[in-house]
Amino acid sequence: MAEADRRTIAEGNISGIELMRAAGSAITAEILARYPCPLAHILCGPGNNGGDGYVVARLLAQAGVPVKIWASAPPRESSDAAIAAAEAEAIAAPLAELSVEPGALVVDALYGAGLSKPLGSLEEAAFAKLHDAGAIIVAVDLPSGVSGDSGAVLGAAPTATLTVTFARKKPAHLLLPGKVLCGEVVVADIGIPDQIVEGLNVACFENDVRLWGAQFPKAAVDAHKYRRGHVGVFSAGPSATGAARLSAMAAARAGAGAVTLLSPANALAINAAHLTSIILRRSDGLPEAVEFLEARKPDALVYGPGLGPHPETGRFAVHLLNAARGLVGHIVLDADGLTASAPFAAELFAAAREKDASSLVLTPHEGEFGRLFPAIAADKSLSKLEKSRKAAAEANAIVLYKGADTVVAAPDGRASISTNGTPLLATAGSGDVLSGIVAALLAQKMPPFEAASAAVWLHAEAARRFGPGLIAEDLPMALLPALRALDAQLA
Ligand SMILES: NC(=O)C1=CN([C@@H]2O[C@H](COP(=O)(O)OP(=O)(O)OC[C@H]3O[C@@H](n4cnc5c(N)ncnc54)[C@H](O)[C@@H]3O)[C@@H](O)[C@H]2O)[C@@H](O)CC1
Ligand SMILES: [K+]
Repeated sequence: MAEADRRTIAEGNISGIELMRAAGSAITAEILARYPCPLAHILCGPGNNGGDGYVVARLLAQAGVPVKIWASAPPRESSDAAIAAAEAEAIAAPLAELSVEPGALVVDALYGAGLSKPLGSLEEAAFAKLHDAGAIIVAVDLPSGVSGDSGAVLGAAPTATLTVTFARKKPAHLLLPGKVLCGEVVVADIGIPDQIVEGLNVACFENDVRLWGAQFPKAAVDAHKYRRGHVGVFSAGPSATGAARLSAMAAARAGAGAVTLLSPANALAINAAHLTSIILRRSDGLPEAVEFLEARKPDALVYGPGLGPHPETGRFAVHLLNAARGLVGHIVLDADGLTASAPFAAELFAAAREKDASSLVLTPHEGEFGRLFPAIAADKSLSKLEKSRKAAAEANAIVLYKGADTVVAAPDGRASISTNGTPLLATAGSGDVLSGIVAALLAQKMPPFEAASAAVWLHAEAARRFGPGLIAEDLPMALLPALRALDAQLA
């Protein structure tokens, strides 16, 4: 965003101090609209974030709210922040002497996008006082101490009730732990033109309909079941067939025209007892699987749910990727398919780079990610966003890294971060449903990055609409209201 600010100023649209005044004005409006303010404490740092704080101090005072300013350091000489501090016409007290009454309203304008090193004991002690006082904290741009790019806490950071940021959300507003520390996030328009933000070629997006809606499949009037996409899902043996059926049902509900469950002979009867519209086909090993691929040319496969973390599962994944070359557009590798592939990761990733290879979508949760990408997972300097991107580049695959802040990353560096996740999805089998939705959207010709992002969004949306008591069996059906609402929105 600093670059967006610089370009906005350079193009003569608006000066730095005007941007700062607009930022301060937006924050003040949010505060006055939400909170009764008998008194406000403004914590100001030495940079532009502090400058925004001085503007807020001036505007709140003009609105009749008494203010106290606590500064960690004076503004840099002749900076915009120095102008804003002068305009505030108030004497700042040292942050070390901070004292606030219980339930006080506090504006945190210590550090924002310019945070360059971990916060120290001065800020940590101040945040502890705010915590003890039960203060309502309004953060300017970011809670101070949260790194804008990663959402990580550098040294210390307060827990804000509200964060007001400018022009666009940053990764820190979406990734844990930053996402939680921000509280509610409001994005204020301070006059940075959209063309300038878009011209920055930003590759990280909030995962919402604007990102992938244009590519979301619409059923054609002349739709034929196989033209709506054919998904194949591999089932485990008789003791673990449920996971694949969840995936298959989800693929069907997410719009695949046909879904085939590939079942070992000894599990055919049990699968048959639970299936009606899903096609059942015997597949006891690679030759039978290849026969299916050659005969039916499915558009997408799901491999992994319920299969067991044995080495044979991993070896089969590599063979499948090689055998599917030129026959199958996409393979979603999930669950045990990921864990079991870990010893064969190099072969798997090499196969994904072969000419005509199926596009690969990997859907790990944290444990599976660590097994498949141990070096990347162990690098503590990397955020979840950076880890996902590195993994996508290494595997030449879409990496859908699950969690409360699910990231979808593409080998070309694009990434989306989920903001509609819900703890309701922390239920056994919910991941199997997600892999089925991804496969269905891929089979309907949605490009892989958009398909994976849309699947993450739909999965969460379905769970939210369903509400408490949700189990994985409910999810395929719970997709319907979410799909209906999406359809109306995209119409
Ligand atoms: N024109 C602009 O550039 C605009 C910027 N805005 C605000 O400007 C902020 C970014 O401003 P800056 O780039 O000045 O950055 P900050 O104000 O976040 O911090 C920079 C200052 O803090 C010091 N600093 C950084 N980390 C520190 C640490 N851990 N301990 C002690 N000192 C530390 C730096 O040396 C520098 O003096 C945004 O977050 C936003 O609030 C808004 O006013 C909108 C317009
Ligand atoms: K801040």
